[in-house]
Amino acid sequence: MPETLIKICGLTTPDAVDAAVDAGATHIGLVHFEPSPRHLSIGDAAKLRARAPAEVKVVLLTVNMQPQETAIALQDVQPDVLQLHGAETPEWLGLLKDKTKMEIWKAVGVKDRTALEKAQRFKGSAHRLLYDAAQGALPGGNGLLLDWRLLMNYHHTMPWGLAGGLNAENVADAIRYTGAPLVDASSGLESAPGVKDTAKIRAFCKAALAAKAAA
Ligand SMILES: O=C(O)c1ccccc1NCC(=O)[C@H](O)[C@H](O)COP(=O)(O)O
Repeated sequence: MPETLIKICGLTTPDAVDAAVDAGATHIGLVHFEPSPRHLSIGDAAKLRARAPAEVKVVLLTVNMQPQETAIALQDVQPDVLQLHGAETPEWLGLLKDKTKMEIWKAVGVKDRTALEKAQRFKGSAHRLLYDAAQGALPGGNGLLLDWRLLMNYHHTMPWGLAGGLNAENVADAIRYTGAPLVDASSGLESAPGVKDTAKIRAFCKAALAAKAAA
């Protein structure tokens, strides 16, 4: 049985990175988007990146970032994965995939079956789709659930992950209902916007790992 991939997103401190790594996260997310309470400068993202052990993949999140700025961010942070959360096109993703040779993920807001079908246009240009809630004040990290029923019995033709409002209390159900190979959580693991709670990180990872073991 393949392992459950666990991404803990929006980490901003060394303690939170250490907690995620110790708890069994396979991916940690660093947000570079100024309006977000989880925003990190490129310099701070690079410092946290350096803290992650080689077996944990570092995901840099950006939103509609310009090519030159993207090149600088990738050079300085050296992430394993670039997660794009805006209106980036399949063409742009394809270019990034070819030029950088790194993993490229596209986050898509899913509000109905049409949105799910439309997301498939990234096949070939993204390595993974991350399905997230469609509404909210920010492009991500809003703590809102998407309708899991849309993903039940859906025939996935590319690697994917589930995000949106996940926490330690609901992640087992999320895995059971959708069969998600990767679960991603951010605001549900916080004590205040942008402030990760290490106990919630540990509880989330424990619940996700237990759900997979029971499957
Ligand atoms: O987390 C943010 O603040 C954020 C800002 C801008 C773009 C993306 C952002 N987060 C992306 C993520 O991958 C989150 O983990 C995902 O949206 C789930 O968030 P949540 O519903 O809070 O668990």
